[in-house]
Amino acid sequence: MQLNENSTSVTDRVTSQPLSIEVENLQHGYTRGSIDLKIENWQIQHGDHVFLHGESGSGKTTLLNLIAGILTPQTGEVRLLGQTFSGLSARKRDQFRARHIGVVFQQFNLIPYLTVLQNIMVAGYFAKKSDDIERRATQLLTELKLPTSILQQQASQLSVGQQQRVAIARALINQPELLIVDEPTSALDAGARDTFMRILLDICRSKLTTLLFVSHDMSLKHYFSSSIDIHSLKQSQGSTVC
Ligand SMILES: Nc1ncnc2c1ncn2[C@@H]1O[C@H](COP(=O)(O)OP(=O)(O)OP(=O)(O)O)[C@@H](O)[C@H]1O
Repeated sequence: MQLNENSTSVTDRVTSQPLSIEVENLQHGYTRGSIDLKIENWQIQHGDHVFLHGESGSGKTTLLNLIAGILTPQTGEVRLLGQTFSGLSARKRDQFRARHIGVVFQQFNLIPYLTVLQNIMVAGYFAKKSDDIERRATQLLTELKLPTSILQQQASQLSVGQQQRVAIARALINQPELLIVDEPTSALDAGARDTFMRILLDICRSKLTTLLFVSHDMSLKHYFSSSIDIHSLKQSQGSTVC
């Protein structure tokens, strides 16, 4: 299936989106690693907010990397938005990821010597969506409850909580249909974690963005419409369970 590369309205998204994520007969292991990840079938509907949990070392990040196309599965298939993603060339995968998927990594991966705006602009550049980026970045920072003066600040000068929100802004700048977030709250205290989760989920709801959120912290489960343990995912044929 071909994707329309132009940006879509929120109404279009409700009516016309295929499944966000489909995983089929996926298998992946590391040559010298201790896991052998096997998932027969898993689907996430468009607009869902899914909490994927499992203890440290259970393979959560590996699965996210397979879904985001950072790793290629040894066998099986990942389809994103109806597109067979794992079968694309590396260049096409990068293009697709830049336009349709926002990824927030555990360590945020901001470029420390660039300003916040420059960090966000890099994401716009890769997706070839640089128009009007300062205005869009300003709006996102406001939605994320950050002062817009932060745009001119170097990423290395930000607190962990600020870095986390800037990483979300960078991931959302290209209006992706899917946002993947890997364990972003471990450095926050309980109050800051709650504020962050509420802001993140409000933004995803308002933009109808599918959210796949990974953590080992079960206290976050109640924020999500569905949740799944990576172990049951490995064993079952199942779709998302609550
Ligand atoms: N590049 C790699 N090469 C070899 N083994 C790896 C590699 N990356 C991860 N592993 C191993 O695969 C297993 C799963 O790692 P992964 O990072 O996916 O787990 P996780 O559930 O995300 O853990 P955490 O919650 O601690 O981040 C671990 O045993 C890890 O050591």
